[in-house]
Amino acid sequence: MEKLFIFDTTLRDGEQVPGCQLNTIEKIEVAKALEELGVDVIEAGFPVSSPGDFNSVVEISKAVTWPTICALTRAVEKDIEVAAEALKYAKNKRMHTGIGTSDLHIKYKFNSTQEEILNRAVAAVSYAKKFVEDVEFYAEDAGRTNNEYLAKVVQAVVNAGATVINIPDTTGYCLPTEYGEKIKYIVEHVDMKNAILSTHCHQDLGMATANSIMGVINGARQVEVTINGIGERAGNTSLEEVVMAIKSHKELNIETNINTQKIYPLSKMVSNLMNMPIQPNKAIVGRNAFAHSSGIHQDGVLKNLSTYEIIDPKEVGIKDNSIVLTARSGRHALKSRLNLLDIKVDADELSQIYTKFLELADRKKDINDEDLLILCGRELNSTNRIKLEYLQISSGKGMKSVAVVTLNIAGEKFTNSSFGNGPVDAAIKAVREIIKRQVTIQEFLIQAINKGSDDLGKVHMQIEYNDVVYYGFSANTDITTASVEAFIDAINKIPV
Ligand SMILES: CC(=O)SCCNC(=O)CCNC(=O)[C@H](O)C(C)(C)COP(=O)(O)OP(=O)(O)OC[C@H]1O[C@@H](n2cnc3c(N)ncnc32)[C@H](O)[C@@H]1OP(=O)(O)O
Ligand SMILES: CC(C)C(=O)C(=O)O
Repeated sequence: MEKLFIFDTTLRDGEQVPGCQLNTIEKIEVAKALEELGVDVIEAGFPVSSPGDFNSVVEISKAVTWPTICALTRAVEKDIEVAAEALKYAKNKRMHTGIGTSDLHIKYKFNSTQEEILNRAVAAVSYAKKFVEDVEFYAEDAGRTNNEYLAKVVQAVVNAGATVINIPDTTGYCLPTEYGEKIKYIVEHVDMKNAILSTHCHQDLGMATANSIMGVINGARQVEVTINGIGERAGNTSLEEVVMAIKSHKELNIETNINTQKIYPLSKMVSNLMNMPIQPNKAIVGRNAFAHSSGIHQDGVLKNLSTYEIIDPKEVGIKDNSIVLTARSGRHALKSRLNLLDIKVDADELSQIYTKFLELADRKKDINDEDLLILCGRELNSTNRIKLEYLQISSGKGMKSVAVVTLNIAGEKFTNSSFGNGPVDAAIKAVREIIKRQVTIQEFLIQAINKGSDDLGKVHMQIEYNDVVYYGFSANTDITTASVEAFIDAINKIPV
């Protein structure tokens, strides 16, 4: 097996996303998690860009032990000097310098010529080599750079001592075949000495993962990726997609150092810290990536997981696949869930329950265990029936939020009040003090269903209790009510 190096740029390209900026402590938290995940290189920032970014590179260098810490620069001496200073404490360090090589960049960004740009590229690599041994060169907009000129630049920077050559499809323009041929062209026309080629693909046309894999198939031995695919504009190649594609296709004879079971927890961490929700259908880490909601699929999965699952969710750190009961579910899935609830039914009873189930599912979309128990006419376990009866909130600018909550638990009423840093926090705290279970909220997503200030707020909540994950959902025009109900919906699923 040949090794594919994983270069993570969540903290540099990922952090360029508006609203995703992290403070130094948060960046250290992500960097340490990336180290545990097993990435080979962490691009920690662009030190010349601000004192905060400089400081983050310094602190990440101190905190991380074995992955190489990389700092980005332009082909500018000052950038290189500042990056060298920021990398002072890194045990393994790399400088990532480069310049735009496409005609568009040469003409409009630099008002320059191919020859002058080639000289600046070589000068930058030579200057960076004075400070660090490991110098990566990026040919920005290589995706739209003429292959002949690109190969000439690559040869020149390899001769100047570059150890890794990054071929970015900066604008996400290339087709997979085109990008693969570009990498092949360089492999065939450049004496790479000991240097390796790297991919850095963007998602503007949704082809970042395909392009990266084509790069690898054609000879690249490093991929630049981010957790959840975050990054400039439509994003970068996502780490989880490339790693799992490589792992799933053993015939490629390529391996990475990634401990894939850490993927999902890290994806959640990045999403939470960066306030960047993961789209539910995101490959590998989306809420629905391993959820089966239609009857034919559910039937297949219940008979044998491999009918509709190419990856065991546990391999990426997801505790189990989930069968979501919806109006698209069939009798097999319904019966399986009833069995789990210890409800045994014969074929006639199943048909009757199924008819009622479909009526409810058309109205309610997501059918939970409590709904099923009601459909089956079963008495619910008394401590498992928590309902929100009353919620009063005082909140606004310049005042502390306070919530008064009344819960009905198996017919008995409990009232409590609490302060919080906002209305949702106050209300959830008030509920927590009543129910007293030590649950952690792992995901909390509020989305408007349509448009307008009168819209319904849809809330998905994921909580963990005793190492098991439970999902809650609610929708309401009052988002605080929806949030509390989603929390309670999840708690109601915890077996008593
Ligand atoms: C494709 C990528 O993702 S590259 C990384 C993008 N990340 C960032 O830009 C974030 C950090 N950037 C910054 O903080 C700032 O833009 C800085 C500190 C780098 C530069 O700030 P300023 O000096 O004010 O320049 P400004 O950003 O306005 O313009 C960029 C300048 O760099 C030049 N430049 C751009 N890329 C390169 C490069 N790779 N090598 C050399 N010069 C470059 C531009 O031509 C322009 O120069 P000019 O002033 O002679 O026209
Ligand atoms: C700086 C380079 C590697 C980059 O981010 C890009 O070209 O997209």
